[in-house]
Amino acid sequence: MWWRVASSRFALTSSRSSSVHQAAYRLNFREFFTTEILTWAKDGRPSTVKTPFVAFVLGGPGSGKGTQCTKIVETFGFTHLSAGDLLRHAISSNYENSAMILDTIKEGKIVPSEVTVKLIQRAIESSDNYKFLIDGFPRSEENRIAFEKIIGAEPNIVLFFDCPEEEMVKRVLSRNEGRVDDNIDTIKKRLKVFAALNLPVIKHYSERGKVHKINAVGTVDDIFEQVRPLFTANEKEIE
Ligand SMILES: Nc1ncnc2c1ncn2[C@@H]1O[C@H](COP(=O)(O)OP(=O)(O)O)[C@@H](O)[C@H]1O
Ligand SMILES: Nc1ccn([C@H]2C[C@H](O)[C@@H](COP(=O)(O)OP(=O)(O)O)O2)c(=O)n1
Ligand SMILES: [Mg+2]
Repeated sequence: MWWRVASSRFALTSSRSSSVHQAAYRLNFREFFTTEILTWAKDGRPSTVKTPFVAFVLGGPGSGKGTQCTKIVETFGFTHLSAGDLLRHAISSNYENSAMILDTIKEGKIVPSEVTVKLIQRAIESSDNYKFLIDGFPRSEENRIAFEKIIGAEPNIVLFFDCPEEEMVKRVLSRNEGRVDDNIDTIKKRLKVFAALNLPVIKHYSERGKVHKINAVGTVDDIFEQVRPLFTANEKEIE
């Protein structure tokens, strides 16, 4: 796996009574993702538990990523980090680069990776959870490489919601969330960008045996019945 055993420095500075989460907070971000966390059981013996669990959630625009993430959160207690939501929040809160982010989203293009990874990094750092759904990311090889470089981690699993283009277009055009990119011109561009930039990422993780392809056509509940076993199968690793 991608984490290392905790350093003795950390072991010595940890309080026996601290919870795993508190212990994790004393590590810096990269250490949190590259370190197996050492804590103490009630009998005073050291034990290693609760390493972060990361699922990347991929699929074309309108394939149902966000909808299924909501169900995974309700059922399995993950923290949902949508890259698109983080970028939209950055725009509405006038975060640095907000004009550039807005233009890029309107154009259906991909925001530079350092901006998006920074937002994801902050969201993870401010969460007290250790299991994360990262939705709509990585959307390009550049995104993927930046995440691995900055965060120092690989996903445990990758979900790929496979949906025909006509269905994705239909869903996006009736999404009704007031998004600047939910129009026919932008969706056409986004579908091209998805094929050119995101499919290679899916191929990359596929070759590493991490991708779970889900047929994204059907009712929300039917689709979730394909998703559920992926998390129950990993329950030991997650918990
Ligand atoms: N299985 C489904 N069948 C029909 N519509 C769906 C389904 N899943 C999601 N939707 C709807 O399609 C739109 C896009 O879904 P969303 O979860 O936002 O997709 P994504 O995050 O992949 O763009 C939303 O309006 C959502 O309510
Ligand atoms: N990794 C990412 C994710 C989203 N973006 C930008 C570009 C995308 O077209 C928009 C919207 O992404 P979002 O994941 O919310 O879109 P969908 O839910 O797939 O419709 O945000 C990005 O630049 N980089
Ligand atoms: Mg979404």
